[in-house]
Order: sequence, then C-alpha cells, then structure tokens
Amino acid sequence: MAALAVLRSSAPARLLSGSFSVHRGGLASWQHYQSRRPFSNNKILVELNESTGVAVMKMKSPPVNSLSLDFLTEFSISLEKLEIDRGCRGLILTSAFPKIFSAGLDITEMCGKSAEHYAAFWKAVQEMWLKLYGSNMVTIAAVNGSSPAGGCLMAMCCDYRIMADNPKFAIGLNETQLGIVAPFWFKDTMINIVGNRVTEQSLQLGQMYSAPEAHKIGLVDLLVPEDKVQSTAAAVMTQWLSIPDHARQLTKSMMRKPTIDRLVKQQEADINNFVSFITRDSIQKSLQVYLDRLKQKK
Ligand SMILES: CCCCCCCCCC/C=C\CC(=O)SCCNC(=O)CCNC(=O)[C@H](O)C(C)(C)COP(=O)(O)OP(=O)(O)OC[C@H]1O[C@@H](n2cnc3c(N)ncnc32)[C@H](O)[C@@H]1OP(=O)(O)O
Repeated sequence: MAALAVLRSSAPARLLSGSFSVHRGGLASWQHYQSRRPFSNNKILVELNESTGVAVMKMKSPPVNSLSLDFLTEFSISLEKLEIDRGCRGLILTSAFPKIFSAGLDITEMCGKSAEHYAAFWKAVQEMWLKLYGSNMVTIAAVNGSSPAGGCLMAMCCDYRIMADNPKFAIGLNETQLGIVAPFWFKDTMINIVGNRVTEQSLQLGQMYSAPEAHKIGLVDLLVPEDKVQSTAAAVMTQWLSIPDHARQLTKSMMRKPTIDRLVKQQEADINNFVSFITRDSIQKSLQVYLDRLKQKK
C-alpha cells in the first residue's frame, strides 16, 4: 500500500497519459485504455469516466475469465495505470460475461509446466493480489456470476462486494476440492472479511456458497437482481467517493497493511513453497483429474 501511495503522489497524470496512450475525450465520453503489450489480446477492458473519476474494469477472457499468466500480467498493468492516474478515484471490477465473474486461477498454468513457469505464474498471482488489495482507489466488485477460488480472492480484495441475487451463482475458496491448499494470504484476506471460524470451516471443506449463502455469512455485502448489479455498484461508489480520499485511504492502509506486509516479507519464500508444492506428483495428479472432470462434465 505504501508503495502504491508513493507511486500515486510522484507520477503526474500528464506523464501517465504520454507513456501509456491514455486517450481523453469529452466530459460525457468513456475513455479506453489501450495496452501496447505485444502479447496482449485485451483480456481486460477498462473504461474510465473522467467526469466521475470511476473506472469500470471488465474481465473479458473467454470462456470463463480464468486467471492465466497473460491475464494476470495485463490485469496488473491495467490496475497500475489507473492507480497512478490522478483522475481515477474508484474502480468497479466486473465480468464482461453473464454468469461467470472469474473461474479462478487457470488450472492449465499449474499442470505439466516447468518450475520456472510455475514461479513466474505465482509471482503474477502475488502481484495481482498486492496491487488490488493494496489499491488506494475505492474498489467495488460487481460479481455478476460464479467466482470460485482465485476469482473469489479478486472479489475479496475489493472494498465492497455486490453480487447478483441468483442461487445458481457460487463464490468461495474451493481449493481443497482440487487437492490444493489456499495459501496464507488467501486465508488472511478471507479472515479479514468473515472472521476466523467461518474461514477455517470454508477452507477445510473447500466450500462454495450460493449468492444468498455468501450474503448471509458476510462474504458479499449486497445482493441485487442481476440486471441491477452495475447500476448499484455505481451508486455505492458515489457514496464511498463522498468520503475525503486521504482519510479513507489512510484508514484502508491501517486495516490492510499488516496483512500485505506479511506476504511482502516472504514473497520469495512463498514462491518457492508454491513451486515445491505444485511440482509434487500427487498434486499434479489431483489437478489433472480435476481438469479432466471439468472437461468431461458436458
Ligand atoms: C502448504 C501450502 C502451500 C501453498 C501452495 C499453494 C497451492 C496453490 C493454491 C492455488 C490457489 C488458487 C487456486 C485456483 O484458483 S484453482 C481454480 C479453481 N477453479 C475452479 O475450481 C473452477 C472450475 N470451473 C468451474 O467450476 C466452471 O467452469 C465454472 C467457472 C462454474 C463455469 O461453468 P460453465 O459450465 O459455464 O463452463 P465449463 O464448461 O465448466 O468451462 C468452460 C471451459 O473452461 C474450462 N475451465 C473452467 N475453469 C477453468 C479453470 N479454472 N482453469 C482452466 N480452465 C478452466 C473448462 O475446462 C472448459 O474447457 P473446455 O471448453 O471443455 O475445453
């Protein structure tokens, strides 16, 4: 968080516009952030409304917004651009697809690859979490579909979660169902929202909650009809933005810094843990079985 605060205060918006090709239009128009990365397929669509200072980030990586290395890299770059843009105070994170917010980490990135690949992938997951959980902006997740594991983590990083009121949509940290273990910073993020007891049970059972259940345990803050998710997110954003930025940001930092610092202090060790865990034969087998089941379910 401190690092992001420094970035924000030291990088003038003029520099950002020049470096990253941010095109600004009239007051009422939406701005499109174009990524220049050659490997980018534009898996993330960002629209910044200059008059409100609110950006809507839509995840658009078919079929299910799984978090691949490319996706995570593009996500972190997009987020950093917004973070250093003084014209942007709030971020609404949502999905371009009805029914799926995000399927979580891309399981194919964790199967049959090299140790170097796993290390790079895990670093990208860490960076996504550090940037989103540590953001100075007001962040609201407009959860318009199911959101298991890494998808749930993304939503949990936000300041407020609004979910479509559909019992078919599920959210939760289901890692144990895949035979893997949510790392301590996933666990800490969840504890900070729903407390220790609910987190312990959820993580051990790999529990997925329907939208109404998630609301009941406080994992999501508000349920609204599917067609009202975006408009409600915008209305809630207006409320949050009525608080002076400096006071809200310092309060957010005070609440989240200890959790963030815990990972920052052991980022390398956490990558090594991940690599040695994911390269075990038994874990590779579990993931492959899970993936095969997913593909066969049709
Ligand atoms: C000691 C401590 C050490 C710590 C070590 C750390 C260990 C690792 C920790 C990892 C942390 C987080 C893990 C994750 O995030 S794992 C991902 C978990 N996600 C899931 O379980 C979701 C699985 N997907 C679904 O449930 C469904 O797909 C859906 C999202 C509900 C959507 O359903 P649908 O019916 O609309 O679509 P479906 O036909 O199922 O899927 C379409 C195609 O997409 C493929 N797919 C789905 N999810 C993923 C995914 N997460 N990764 C890769 N691919 C995915 C699916 O296989 C279909 O493919 P195809 O069309 O058949 O080819």
